[in-house]
Amino acid sequence: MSKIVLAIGGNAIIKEGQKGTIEEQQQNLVESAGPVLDLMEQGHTVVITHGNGPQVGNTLIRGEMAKSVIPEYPLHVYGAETQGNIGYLIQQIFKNEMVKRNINKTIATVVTQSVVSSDDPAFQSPTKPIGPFYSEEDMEKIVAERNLTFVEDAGRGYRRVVASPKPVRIVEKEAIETLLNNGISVVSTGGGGIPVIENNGKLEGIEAVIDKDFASALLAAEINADFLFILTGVEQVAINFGKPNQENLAEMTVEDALRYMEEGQFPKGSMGPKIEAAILFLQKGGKNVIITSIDKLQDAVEGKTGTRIVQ
Ligand SMILES: Nc1ncnc2c1ncn2[C@@H]1O[C@H](COP(=O)(O)OP(=O)(O)O)[C@@H](O)[C@H]1O
Ligand SMILES: NC(=O)OP(=O)(O)O
Repeated sequence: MSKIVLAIGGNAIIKEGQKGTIEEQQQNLVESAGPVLDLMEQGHTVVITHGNGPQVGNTLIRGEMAKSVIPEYPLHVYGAETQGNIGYLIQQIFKNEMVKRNINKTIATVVTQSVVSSDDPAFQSPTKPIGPFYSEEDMEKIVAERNLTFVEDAGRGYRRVVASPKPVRIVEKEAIETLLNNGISVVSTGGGGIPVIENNGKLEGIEAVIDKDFASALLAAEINADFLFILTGVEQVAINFGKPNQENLAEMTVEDALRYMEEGQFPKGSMGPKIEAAILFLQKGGKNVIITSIDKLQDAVEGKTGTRIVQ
């Protein structure tokens, strides 16, 4: 049986066009639970990591709008809030589905910190899209009033961006491994982990949102996972994505991936980080990394679909 890390995109939990109500997120998670429970039923050890881009941006706005009555919190605390919030939804929905299917397993969320370097150049240039999508007109109104940075996000509208340093260490790695070794399925490293720096040996939260694909790759390598599945909105990675000559790829070497990246085939705010994360996993000794959609997970485990990135 295999140890499998499943990285679920934040945009799978709040889908395009949805506002992000709890009911919407619950429904999306019910849909995601089936294929993951299939793997648990087959005896695989499963770690679920998840994005938090939409949720952490919404939490930030909530804090900003309420600041005349209650204190605002730093972004890393909002990151922690989203781990608790999303972890709770996953635990409850998965447990309910397990009971229905007679799967006798426990699932638990680990609040996870990811160490980043305070010198990471990412602190000087924000790239991570968070929160809702805005029209160009609405975005321009906000920019005229406030010193915020936005980017166009993969043809879906404009989103606010924040710094996204690279994770270098998962603080709670031992806790995660202990749970896994005791047969408990784990939700961890949500939103890439809460960003912290080490200052004279002490951990301190820092204003950023880490890319969950990089953090998932790091976690997967650190716990010696057999498989890393990066689950997103497409069954396969493509070149010429969205164009009449789109070509879906079943396999891609690191060399090809780097060349396609140079050609601009994988945008920075969407597919780019997933490809880089896949490469990171392989560079750290990982063997199997596949990008696919959650509904195709079982087929991808059986090698029938998805895009496998290889050395
Ligand atoms: N070359 C490509 N091949 C496949 N999908 C691509 C490509 N370039 C951009 N995309 C888009 O990127 C999306 C994945 O990025 P995103 O939605 O930001 O990730 P997440 O699932 O982690 O929220 C895909 O669903 C697809 O719409
Ligand atoms: N933190 C993070 O990478 O979230 P998304 O997957 O939602 O962008």
